Amino acid sequence: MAGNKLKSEKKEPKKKKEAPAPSPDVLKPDKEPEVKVRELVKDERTHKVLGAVFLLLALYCFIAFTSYLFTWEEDQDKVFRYSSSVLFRDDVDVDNLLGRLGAFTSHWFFYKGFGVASYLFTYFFFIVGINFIVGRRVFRFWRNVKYIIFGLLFLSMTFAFLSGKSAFPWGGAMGDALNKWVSGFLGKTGTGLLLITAGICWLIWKFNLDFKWPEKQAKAAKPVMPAYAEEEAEDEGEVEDLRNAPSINDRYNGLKGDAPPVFKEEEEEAFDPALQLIEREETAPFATTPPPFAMPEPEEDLALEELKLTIHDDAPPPQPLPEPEPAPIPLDIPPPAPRKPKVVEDVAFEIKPVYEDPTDEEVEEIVPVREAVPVDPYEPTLDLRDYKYPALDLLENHGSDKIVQDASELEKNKNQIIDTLKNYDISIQKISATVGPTVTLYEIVPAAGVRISRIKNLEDDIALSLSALGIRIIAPIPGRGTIGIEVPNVKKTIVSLRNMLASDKFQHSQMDLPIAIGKKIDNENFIADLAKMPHLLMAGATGQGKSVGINTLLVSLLYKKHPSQLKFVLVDPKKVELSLYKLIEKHFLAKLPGEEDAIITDTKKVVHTLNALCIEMDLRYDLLKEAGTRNIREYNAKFTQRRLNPQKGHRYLPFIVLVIDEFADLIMTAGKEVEMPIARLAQLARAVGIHLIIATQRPSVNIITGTIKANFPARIAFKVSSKIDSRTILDTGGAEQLIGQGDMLISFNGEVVRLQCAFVDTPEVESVAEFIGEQRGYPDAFLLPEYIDEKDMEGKDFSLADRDPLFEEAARVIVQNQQGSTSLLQRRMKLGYNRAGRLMDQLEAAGIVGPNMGSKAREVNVKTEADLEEILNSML
Ligand SMILES: Nc1ncnc2c1ncn2[C@@H]1O[C@H](COP(=O)(O)OP(=O)(O)OP(=O)(O)O)[C@@H](O)[C@H]1O
Repeated sequence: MAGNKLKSEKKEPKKKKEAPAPSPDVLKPDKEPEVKVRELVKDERTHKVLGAVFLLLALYCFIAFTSYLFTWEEDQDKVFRYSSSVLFRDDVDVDNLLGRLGAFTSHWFFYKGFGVASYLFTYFFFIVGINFIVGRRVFRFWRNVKYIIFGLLFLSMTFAFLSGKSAFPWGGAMGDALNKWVSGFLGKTGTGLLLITAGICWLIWKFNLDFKWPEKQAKAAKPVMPAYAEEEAEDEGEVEDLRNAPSINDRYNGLKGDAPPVFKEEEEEAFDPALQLIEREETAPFATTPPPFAMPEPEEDLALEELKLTIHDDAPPPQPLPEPEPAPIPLDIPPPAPRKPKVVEDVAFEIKPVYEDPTDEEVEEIVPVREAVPVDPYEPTLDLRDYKYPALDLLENHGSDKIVQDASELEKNKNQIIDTLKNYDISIQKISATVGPTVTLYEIVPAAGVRISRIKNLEDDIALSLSALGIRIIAPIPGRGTIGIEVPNVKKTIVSLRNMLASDKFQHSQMDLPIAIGKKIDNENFIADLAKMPHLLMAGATGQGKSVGINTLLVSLLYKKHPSQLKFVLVDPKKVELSLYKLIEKHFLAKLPGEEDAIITDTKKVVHTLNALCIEMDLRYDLLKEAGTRNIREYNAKFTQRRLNPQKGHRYLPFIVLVIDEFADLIMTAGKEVEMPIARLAQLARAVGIHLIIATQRPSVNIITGTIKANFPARIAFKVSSKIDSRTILDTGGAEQLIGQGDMLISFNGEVVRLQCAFVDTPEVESVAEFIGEQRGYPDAFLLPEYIDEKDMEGKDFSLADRDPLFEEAARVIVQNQQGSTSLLQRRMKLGYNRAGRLMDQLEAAGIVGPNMGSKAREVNVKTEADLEEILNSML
C-alpha cells in the first residue's frame, strides 16, 4: 500500500501538468501563481521591457517621419491608391526608409493627423520609454502631456495657417480643419493674432519672460521681510506674493518648477504620474517619497498657522526675533526657537493655547479672541516642521526579490525525503513544499499510526541523506498537524529592506514602532511592533548577520518616525558598528548632559547612561501618575489634546529605544552594574515608552542571565555555534542549524518562526543617515537626566563649600513653589531620587527648608525670592 503511494508520488510532475487540481501528492503550489498577473505588472523587468518598446517606437517614428519629409511625394500616391492594404502588397515599392509600414504610418500621422507637429508623438514615446526603463520619473509625465497636446494643436494650426496652399501636409488634416474653423470665425488677421498671442503666452508661461521697467525697479524700496515671515511664506509656498517682492525672483521661480526643495516635491507629486500607475502598486518600486510617511503638513494645521501669523503680524516688524522667555522648567525637547505652544491655566483649569511670543503683553490680550477658536491639538512634529522623511530610493534593491523556484531541486529533495523516511519504515500520506527566500519547507503528513517522535529522532539521518546543511525538522508544525522539514535552497534570494519598507503592510501600519524584520518561509513580510515586543534580545555567532539585523531595525524606525517621536540611545562597545548614526545625533539620538559623543563606547559611561535611563523611566512614571494615565500612548494623547499643563512639568514623551550592540562585552567588564539597570528597564520601562534591543555574540548563560531572559520575551537567534547556545537564547535548539547570512529564528508570542532577515547595506544606511543629518535638527541631542554616581559622592559630608552645583537652582525651585518636596526637585530638575534627597538635606542644612516631616512636604523657611537671594549671596 505504501509502495503504491510512493509510486504515485514519483509520477507526480506529469500529473501536475495534466490536471491543475492539486492531488494530495502534488507539491503544493507556491503562493506566486495566485498573484501572477499583479506580480507581472509590478515586476521591474516588465517596466524595463515596456521602456525598451517605447524607445524603439520613438526611434521608429523618428526615422519614418524624417524619411517621409524626403519621400512623401513619391510614396503618397501609392498609399492613397491602396490605403491600408499597401502594407500587404509585395508588388508596391515605396521609398520610405522603413518600407511600406514606415510610409503608411508617417502618411497617417502627417497627412491625416498633425503634419510636422507629429514629431511630438516621437517625443511622447521617448519620455515614456525613458521613465519606464530608468524606473524613475526622469520626465514629468502630465506636464509633458500638456505641452504635447498644446504643441499639437498650436503647431499644426500655425503650420496650416502659414503654409497656405502648399502640397506638403504641413499642418495635417487636423491643423487644416482647425485653421479653417478659426479663420472662418476670426478672419485671417484674427487667426494670426490668436496664434501670436498663444505663442507669446506659452513663452511667458514656460520661461517667465521679464517685462520689468528698469527705472521703476531701481527706485522701489526693498521691503524688509521679517525673518520669520519669509520663512512662513516659503513654507506655505506663497508664490504669488513672493513674485512681487524684489529678490524673490532671484531666489526661485515657482512657475518654472525650480522652487526650493520643499515646494518642488509637492509640485512633482501633482504633475507627474508618468509612473503614478506604478506608484500605486503595493511595492511602489519607483516611489520617491513613501506616501504614508507624509506628515499632516500645513493645511491641516491651518488654524494653528493662522494663529501664529496673526501674532507675528501684530508684533513690531523687522527686528530679529528675541530669545524665547526662559522656560521655568527645562524641557527635554529643545524648543523650536520662534514658536512654542504655551498653555495658560484659567480659574476653571481650562487650558487654552497661546503662543509664547517674546514680543509683549499684547499677546495676552489676544487670548479672548482665541477662545472662540477650537483648541488645536499639540503637534510634536511642528518642532521640526520641514523635516522630510527619507525616500525609498535611498535604499537599494539587492537583486530581484522574486523567489526562484527550481523544479528539479524541489523534486529531488522531495524524493530524497520520501526515500529516507521509507528506509526507516515511515510512510507518508502527503508531501507539499513552500519555497521561501532561503529555505524550502516540505510539509509531510505521515501515514496513520506513525509516531511523530520517530521522525523527530531521525532529524540527523534525514539531514545526512539530504547532505545539506541547515536542515531543521519541526515536528509537529504548531496548528498545522503536519511535520515540517526545512531544506536550504541552492539559490538563495536576498530580501531587500527597500521592498519590505515599500510593502503596504509597512507603509500603512499603525504600529507605534514598526520594525521590518524579514520574510517568512511563505514569503510573507514579518513586520512587528517593537513597542509590543517590548524588548528584543538578539544573539548570533560573529558574521551571521547581527549588525545587518540591527541596521534593519534602526532604518525601519527611521523611515516611519519623526525626530520628535523617537530617540535612540546607542551603545557600541565595538566602536565601529553604530558610528554611522552619529550624523543623526541632533535628530534622533539621546545622550547624557555634557557628553561629547552621543554614541556610547565606554563601559563606565554605559553604566551612567543606563542609570540615567532608569531616572528618566522613574520621572516618566511620575508624570504618568500625575496625568492619571497608564501608558505613554494615553499620556501623549492627553498631552496633545492640551489636557496636561507643561508648567507642571508635563511634556511630550518621545519613545526611547536603547540599542546595545555587544552586550557580552559590557557584562564581562561591568557585570552587575550593567545587569541591574538593564533588568530594571526591561521589567518596567515598556509602559513609559522605553524599549531595549540588545545584541550579543556570546549567548552563554553568564551573559544572558535568568533575570535578563525573563524580561525579554522576544528573542532573535542568528546562526549560533552550538545547540546549548540556541537553547540559551531561544529555549529550544535549531539556531545551530541555520545557514547564516541573515537566516534567523525569532521567538515571539510563544512561537518560533524562521525568517530571512531583510538586508540593508552600510552605504544605504549611510545615505539615509546623511539625508536626515543634512536637515535642520534640534540644537543638540535629546538630553537624558543627569546621573551622579553614588560612589563619586560618597564621603563628601555637606559643607557649604562643597555643596551640590545645583544647590542654588534647587533652592529657587523650592522657594518659588513654597513646597519642600524632593519629588518636586526630581521632576523639575530631572534628578534621580538620591541626588534630589541630598540636595534637600543641603537645603535643610542651609536653613532654607525645615526638617523631614515623613510623608508631608518639608516646611519652606524662606518666603520670598528676594530673601533667598540675600541668603545665597551671603553664602558666597
Ligand atoms: N539579511 C542578510 N541577507 C543577506 N546577507 C546578509 C544578511 N545579513 C548578513 N549578511 C551577510 O553576512 C555578512 C556579515 O553580516 P554582519 O556584519 O551583520 O554579521 P555580524 O553577525 O554582525 O558579525 P560581527 O558580529 O562580526 O559584527 C554581511 O556582510 C553580509 O554579506
